[in-house]
Amino acid sequence: MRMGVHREVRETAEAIDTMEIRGAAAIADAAARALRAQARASDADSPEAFRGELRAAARTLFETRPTAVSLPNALRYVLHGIEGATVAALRESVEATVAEFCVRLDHAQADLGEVGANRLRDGDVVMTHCHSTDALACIEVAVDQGKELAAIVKETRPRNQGHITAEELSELGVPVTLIVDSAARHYLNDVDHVLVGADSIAADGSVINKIGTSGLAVNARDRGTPVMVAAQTLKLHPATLTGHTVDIETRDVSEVVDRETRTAIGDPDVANPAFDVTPPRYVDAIVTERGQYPPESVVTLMRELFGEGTTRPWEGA
Ligand SMILES: O=P(O)(O)OC[C@H]1O[C@H](OP(=O)(O)O)[C@H](O)[C@@H]1O
Repeated sequence: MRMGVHREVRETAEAIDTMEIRGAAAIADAAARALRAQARASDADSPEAFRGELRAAARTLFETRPTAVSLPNALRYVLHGIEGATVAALRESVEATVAEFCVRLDHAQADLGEVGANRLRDGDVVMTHCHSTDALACIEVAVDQGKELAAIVKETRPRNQGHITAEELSELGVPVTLIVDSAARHYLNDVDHVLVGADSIAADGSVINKIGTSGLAVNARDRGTPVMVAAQTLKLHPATLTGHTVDIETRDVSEVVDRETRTAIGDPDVANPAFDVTPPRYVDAIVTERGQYPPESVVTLMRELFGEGTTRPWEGA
């Protein structure tokens, strides 16, 4: 009997779905490791059966959250990177490919941090939205370079990932002022950079990131505050090269208001989109491990990395 999708894959998918594992880079890392767990546990008796198991595992992981393209990009990297004529050779190839992927992920973030840190000067105040390890890497390198920074951190309703950012910046020794999301414009005059991450970058340079990013970027432009997006190339969305749009995840309304409160206030409709799209004209720079790009020229990098587009991760694998 075929083994099917391994328990660790299902648990990882569940953890991504419930956002116990969250953040585009962390999701990619967890998905690659889950494919490795599938490969390690496989009792497939033929290379085709082995590949079939990996494809099924990839689908299970893919179906969790739709917006962060790092997830399909990670799955594609592993599924299309493996080779071997026997199950044993394929299994070894998965080990090597996942190890290589995880190292590349770490290096990309570190290299991106160096680029982003060059944009930050001693004494700068940075405003953040949500929690992005790519964005924090820029601040960490700047702090290591001896620059003194301060941060205004938006709490980022409904899930308050700004609290994680506040904690991690405090650990870096960066003084933090935590604000409610609606106070952002009030503080923009005191801010030298808006610094955010990304879940996906589209071919036209649009940035798909946590809901509230686009309003923040528009306000920043109005105040003349530069907006910097820290996004390693794993966040480039290849399907947008061929006209596809990025799905915006809608999450459960219970994240916004609990049942009891909702009933008490007359049971209104509640909406909870998790991401929004910031048009390229509101973004000053996209900082990647390959250097910084004006959003309009990110498409050249995308073509270089992906050609004219890609299929879904398991197709042709
Ligand atoms: O890859 P890193 O930079 O860590 O995170 C990138 C983005 O992922 C997060 O989404 P969520 O919290 O998973 O919904 C935020 O939108 C953040 O900007």
